[in-house]
Amino acid sequence: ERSTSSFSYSSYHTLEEIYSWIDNFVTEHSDIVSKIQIGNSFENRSILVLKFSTGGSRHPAIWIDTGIHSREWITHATGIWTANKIVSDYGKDGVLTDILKAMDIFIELVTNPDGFAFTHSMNRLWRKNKSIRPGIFCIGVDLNRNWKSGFGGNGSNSNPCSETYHGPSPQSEPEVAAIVNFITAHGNFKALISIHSYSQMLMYPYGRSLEPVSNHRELYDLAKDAVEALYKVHGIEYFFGSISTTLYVASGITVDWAYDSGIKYAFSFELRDTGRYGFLLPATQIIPTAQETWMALRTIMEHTLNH
Ligand SMILES: CS(=N)(=N)C[C@@H](Cc1ccccc1)C(=O)O
Ligand SMILES: [Zn+2]
Repeated sequence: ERSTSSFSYSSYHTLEEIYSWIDNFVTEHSDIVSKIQIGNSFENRSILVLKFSTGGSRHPAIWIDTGIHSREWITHATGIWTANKIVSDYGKDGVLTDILKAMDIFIELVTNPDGFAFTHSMNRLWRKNKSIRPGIFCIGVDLNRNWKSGFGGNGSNSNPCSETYHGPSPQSEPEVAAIVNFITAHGNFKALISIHSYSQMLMYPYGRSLEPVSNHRELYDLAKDAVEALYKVHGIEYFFGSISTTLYVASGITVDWAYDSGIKYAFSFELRDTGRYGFLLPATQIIPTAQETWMALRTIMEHTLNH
C-alpha cells in the first residue's frame, strides 16, 4: 500500500498491514507524527510507538497502548482509528488542539507483536507473548502480569502454562522492558491508558489490592465523566471503578506500575462487548467502538491537561 487512503479502518489487519500503515501515516502527517522504535520483541520484531507532537522538547505526555493481549483485536483497530482521528481533528476540535499544543501523545498500537502475528497464523485466541526459556515447556508470559508493581502477587500465576503466567521476574519480557525504559527515560508522563477487551469497563489502580489509591475520588469522578461521554455516542454502558473492586485482584499489571511510578492518571479500558462475541467482535463494530472510546479518551486527556 502506498497511502493510507486505501486503508480500511473498518477491517481487522495483519501485523504487516499495520506496520505498513504506520509508515504511510507518518509520511503523510510528518508535521505532527513521528515513529519511534522503543525496542524489539522476543522474536525480534520492531516495537513501534507513534508520537504526536506540536513541538517542544519534553512536553508533559500521555501514553496509550493497545494490543498487549494479542487476541484483543478490537484494541489495535481502535488505536489505529484513534491515531487517524487525532490528525483529522487537530486544528478543528478545540479541546484536542489545546491538548496537543501543550502535551505530547504516544500510542503503541501493537504492544505484543509476536502474539499478534501468532493470532493471525496459528491461534486466534493467543493472549501472551511468545517467549521461551530453557527447561520451561509452555510458551509465553502474560504481559499484563510482568510489571514490577506487585509482581508475583495474587491474581497472577507462577505456572508457565497459565494464561496469567507472570514470567520469571519483573520486566523479564522485552515488550514490557521497552515501555518501562522509554517512559522512565522520558520522565514526564502524566497519564497512561492501557486498552484491553472485552467487558465494557473503565478501571483505575490498584489491581493488586483492595486498598484505594490516594486520588481515588478524582479517578472515580473522571472515570464517571468518561463513561458518560462514551455512553452519549452509541448508548453503550460501561462499569467503572478500581480494578480490584470492579473486576478482580490482578498483580504485576501495567497501570499499577504506572501509578507507582508517579503517573497519577492511569486507566485501563475493557472495550466491547460483554461476551456475545467476546474477542471475536465483528469488524462492523470497529468504528462504532472507536468513536465512543475516543470520547472517553478525550475526556481523560482533557482532565490531564487541566490538572
Ligand atoms: C479479558 S482481559 N485479559 N483483557 C482482562 C484483564 C483485566 C485487567 C485489565 C487491566 C488491569 C488488570 C486486569 C486481565 O486480566 O489482564
Ligand atoms: Zn487483556
